[in-house]
Amino acid sequence: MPTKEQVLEVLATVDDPEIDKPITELGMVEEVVIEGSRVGVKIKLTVPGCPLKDRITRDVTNAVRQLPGVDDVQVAFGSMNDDERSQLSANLRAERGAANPQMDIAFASADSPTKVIAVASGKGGVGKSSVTVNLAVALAQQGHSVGVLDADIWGYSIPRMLGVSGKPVAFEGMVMPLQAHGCKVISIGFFTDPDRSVIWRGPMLHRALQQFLGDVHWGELDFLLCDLPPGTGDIAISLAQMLPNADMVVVTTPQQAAQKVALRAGKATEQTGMKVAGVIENMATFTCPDCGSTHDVFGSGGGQELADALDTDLLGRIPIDPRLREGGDAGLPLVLSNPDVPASIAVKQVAEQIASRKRSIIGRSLPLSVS
Ligand SMILES: Nc1ncnc2c1ncn2[C@@H]1O[C@H](COP(=O)(O)OP(=O)(O)OP(=O)(O)O)[C@@H](O)[C@H]1O
Repeated sequence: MPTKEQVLEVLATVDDPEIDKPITELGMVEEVVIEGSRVGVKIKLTVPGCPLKDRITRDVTNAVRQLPGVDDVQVAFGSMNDDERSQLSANLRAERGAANPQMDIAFASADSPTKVIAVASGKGGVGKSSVTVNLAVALAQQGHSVGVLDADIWGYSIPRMLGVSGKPVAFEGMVMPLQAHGCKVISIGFFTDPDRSVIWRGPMLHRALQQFLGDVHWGELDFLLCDLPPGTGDIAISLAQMLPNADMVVVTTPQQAAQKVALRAGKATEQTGMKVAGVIENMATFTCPDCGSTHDVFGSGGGQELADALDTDLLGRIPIDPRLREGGDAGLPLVLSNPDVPASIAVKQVAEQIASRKRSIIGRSLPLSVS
């Protein structure tokens, strides 16, 4: 017969799927009852009717079943009371080091381990959102913890492209992001009626972004990818103000006209203080699947020209691939559905470059001297 300590020990290996921390640490294990080979566990959910009940039941059952002498595991649920929820929320905020819980953005602190990457473009339709989701999933596949913030408030498309929908759970002013293909995701699309347009202007956009950055429990992220709206509008300025350490990656098509507009988006960083970390050329050469001939449908060379003009690197050239669009429409990014095609390989190489740059600054001593 297992002991209560043994049961608690295995329960410590079960994470709450939304908060990403052991249920024992979060105070979610209310009761453990052992009767011979039968073990009953009562879990206190953060909010009643939590949509992830089934997942928690499965994870708790699998963990406790591993113990020798256990034949049957019963999982029951209750929910935290207001005091317990407030305490949990205060603990989570304190952990993030938020001095002013309502306004503080942990990513903004100089010692934040998270690299924030704003994905920008000059004009719409160049594939900025497609690049964001594929890059996010590629980084997650490479073992990084990744968040995706859909900052394209008016024209959000990240939920569809990642195949995720639903209402995020909120408690005590904290919002739990949804999960898709190994990434945590927040989009205005989770909070609005899909058939109604969002017509917010500057201050509302600023506030929405502030909440997405400050009130969402992102946990410990290696990367937060922010899909910006096209152009150089209010959101890009707000993001730069809130996250002065963020880097910008500019997506362009190879054609001159797109590259010129993208240059303006990239140059705007000179005024906002963000750094341009590189350029990604999307919709580069198309290779005919039947005859193998190649076509520069949108011209060529724009990505390199833009990188030169912004004095940064061309991180990659992603070819046109109709399966990338199909994957976006189906909620299954190309790097997952067709990981070995040239467009996926190009995205994965960009992800590796971005990750290796992050590694290169970790542990590097700062150029400070004592005088
Ligand atoms: N490399 C590619 N090959 C084929 N289709 C692509 C590629 N990149 C993007 N697309 C398709 O082009 C269309 C526009 O892409 P996407 O929505 O990602 O652009 P965007 O720049 O984010 O647009 P907006 O700023 O207007 O939201 C989509 O239908 C997408 O599936």
